[in-house]
Amino acid sequence: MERIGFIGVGEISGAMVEGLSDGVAAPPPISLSPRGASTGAALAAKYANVQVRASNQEVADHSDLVVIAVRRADRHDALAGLRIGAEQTIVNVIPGVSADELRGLLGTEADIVAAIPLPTVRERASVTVVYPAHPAAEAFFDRLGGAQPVADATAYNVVSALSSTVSTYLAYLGALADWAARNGVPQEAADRYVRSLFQGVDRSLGDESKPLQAIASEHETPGGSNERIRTTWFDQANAGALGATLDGLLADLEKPR
Ligand SMILES: NC(=O)C1=CN([C@@H]2O[C@H](COP(=O)(O)OP(=O)(O)OC[C@H]3O[C@@H](n4cnc5c(N)ncnc54)[C@H](OP(=O)(O)O)[C@@H]3O)[C@@H](O)[C@H]2O)C=CC1
Repeated sequence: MERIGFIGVGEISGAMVEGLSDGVAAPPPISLSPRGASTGAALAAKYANVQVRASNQEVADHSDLVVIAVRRADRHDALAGLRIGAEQTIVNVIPGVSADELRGLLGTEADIVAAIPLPTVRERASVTVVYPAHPAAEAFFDRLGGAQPVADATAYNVVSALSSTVSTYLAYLGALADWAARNGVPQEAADRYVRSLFQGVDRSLGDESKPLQAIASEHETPGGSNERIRTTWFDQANAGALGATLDGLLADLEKPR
């Protein structure tokens, strides 16, 4: 069975290790880097297929597929001098770090595949975008809910920019609950109401026969209060600012470094 290694054991690697291991009859052997020690120790204690190695090189030496999941600023420290053979596969989840840059850093002939896993890989509940298409990387993410290759680097960067909007969405929900609390609804009740409201709405996203804007229209009565908030708050200026922010992020992701 293909052996998996993780360089950088934080939030997203933890989610991938859980998704690969939790309740799985034949999980792959997994090696973890020593950094991210508390997460690594907890995962190794929980799953018999998971082992923390003494160095990043040991992780590479015990893996057919190596996932690189450190923060962008830590890539030089984590990768300098690391030897990864041509027969191995590298999955890079650091946004804005190109295959060319990684190849230069590692001096490797290995295939390098970029991927955008979401935290819900933990429950094997999300599809992971990969670029370019690659059988081993797709087989890896198939174990975590599915893989979706995209056609070119621009499409990959656009999807990467979209995936960066999640905390804003969640902070928006938090701001709604906080507003309710400021207006006399107990914070706990406000939180519970906002969670249940949007969990219900998010389920309507499952109907892929309807365009997103059509689903939005279904949630609003002409002249009603949903329409009032959308047109007075999420007006052209606000929608334009969102587009401009995404354009800026995309330009940064595409900039050669
Ligand atoms: N969180 C997410 O939802 C997603 C994150 N990503 C990307 O994945 C990467 C990791 O994100 P995330 O898991 O959230 O970040 P975390 O900060 O949670 O984890 C990063 C891990 O890297 C470790 N690390 C730092 N330096 C080294 C090194 N020299 N060698 C080995 N490991 C090292 C850190 O260890 P220590 O704790 O010891 O400092 C830490 O455990 C980022 O580039 C992020 O942009 C991509 C998709 C989704």
